[in-house]
Amino acid sequence: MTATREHLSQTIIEAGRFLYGRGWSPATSSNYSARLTSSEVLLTVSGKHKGQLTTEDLLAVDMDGNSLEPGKKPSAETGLHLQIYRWQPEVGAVLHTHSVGATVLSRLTLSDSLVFADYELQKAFTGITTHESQVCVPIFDNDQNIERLAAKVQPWLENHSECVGYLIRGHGLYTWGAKMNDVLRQVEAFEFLFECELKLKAVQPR
Ligand SMILES: CSCCC(=O)C(=O)COP(=O)(O)O
Ligand SMILES: [Zn+2]
Repeated sequence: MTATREHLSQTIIEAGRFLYGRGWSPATSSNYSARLTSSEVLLTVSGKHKGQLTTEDLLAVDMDGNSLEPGKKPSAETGLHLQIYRWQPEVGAVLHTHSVGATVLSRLTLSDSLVFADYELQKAFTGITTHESQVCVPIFDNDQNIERLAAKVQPWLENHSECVGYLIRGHGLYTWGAKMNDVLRQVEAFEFLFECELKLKAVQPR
């Protein structure tokens, strides 16, 4: 059954309340989206407080990022969402968050990726069934030019169909999944793992 716009709007609004409540989407940071059809995505309007979203703060865009609702300005990071929907047709929702953990860990990590290994919680990611696995999370340097940033992300996605998320250094996390609940579960798992890594770094600097 195709999810209605009303239902998808509620999932985005509730995601915003949850993520703001956990401190992972402070102030007007972050952006969220859900696939409406094969050619349209429902996305947050730019500059809105994500803990206080209403249906008016959402708009439909086409796959080129054009607003389908005159007067509403799509998120500045629309291109990063659309790139993920174009990459995998089974993706139904994308969340971008700005937690302290993602921000600090991505700045402390000088290499271009983080690798999570031997954590039981890795099994919260779609496709991972054992702690005896490696979850590689690339870190891209931040860029105010979203098209240029998307061009750096694109080759990684093309070569890593198993990828469940990426970090933008000093900025935040992108993760995605078939349903909004899958993506919320992954955000929570990432945040747990970021906190573990930060605690490990504090006691055993590497
Ligand atoms: C105040 S955070 C700066 C912009 C940003 O990184 C973000 O996630 C929110 O941008 P949007 O245009 O989607 O509101
Ligand atoms: Zn952002």
